[in-house]
Amino acid sequence: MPLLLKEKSKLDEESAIVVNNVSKCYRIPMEKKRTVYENIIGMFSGNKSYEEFWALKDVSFNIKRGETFGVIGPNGSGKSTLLKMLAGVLYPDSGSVKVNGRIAPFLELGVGFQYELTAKENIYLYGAIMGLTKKEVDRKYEDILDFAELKRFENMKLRNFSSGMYVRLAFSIAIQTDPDILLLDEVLAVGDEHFQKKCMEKIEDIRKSGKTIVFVSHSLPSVNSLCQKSLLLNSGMIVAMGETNKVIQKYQQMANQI
Ligand SMILES: Nc1ncnc2c1ncn2[C@@H]1O[C@H](COP(=O)(O)OP(=O)(O)OP(=O)(O)O)[C@@H](O)[C@H]1O
Repeated sequence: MPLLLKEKSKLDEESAIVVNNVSKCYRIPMEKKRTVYENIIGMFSGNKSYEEFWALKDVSFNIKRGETFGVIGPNGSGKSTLLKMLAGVLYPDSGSVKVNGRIAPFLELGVGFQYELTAKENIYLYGAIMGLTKKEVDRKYEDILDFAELKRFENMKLRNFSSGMYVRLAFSIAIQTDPDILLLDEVLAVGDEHFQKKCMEKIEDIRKSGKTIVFVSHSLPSVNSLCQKSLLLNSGMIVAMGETNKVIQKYQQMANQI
């Protein structure tokens, strides 16, 4: 879960995020080998070919300050790629992403944390990356551990955390750093029911406080209850965008056609 500090860009005051004609291409290694011999030789030859895969194609949208914006779509449609681009973890091959304000991404599991460091060390590390002073992290430290319910484990290395503990810590850090924009990718996917409920309540509080939230989820009821506007991705392209209930309807129609 990398936490990045973004410079204020020259956007109109109303906009939190402006994405213009963004495309992202991944290079996928292609090796057509039929025999064990060819496979073994291939390991050493370095003679690889690549296929281009466009994870996002010409995506444009605008998120206003204070909006809670949903991103939905089937597996592999490009949602996480888009969020990583908003976070500055990935760069588009073409187009532009502009972000107005301090952004705290809560990205997919495994992104950003240092497994060989303890929970405590990771909290201080990310506080620093978010531009907080040590004193500020000191002040927030107990709240982070309290919300995550991980006080007992503060000195444990992250490599010994369960995926649920990891998510709780990541989410707790993201919200306690008081960002202008919160990026949430599948925050509800791993935590247990108790923590999911707590997360939803917290997200609702943050929404009410006027912060901008980008919420990626497969939970359509959660997207519906939180987000005024949403966008539906399919094969890296925007299929629908606008009022969340209409976008969800479109998604359901699309799923029924498959
Ligand atoms: N580093 C990478 N290299 C190659 N292909 C990638 C890479 N990261 C993602 N992809 C591909 O890009 C496509 C979009 O992936 P992405 O993770 O953005 O989808 P998603 O909508 O978030 O999916 P899910 O709902 O399963 O989380 C997928 O086909 C994925 O395999």
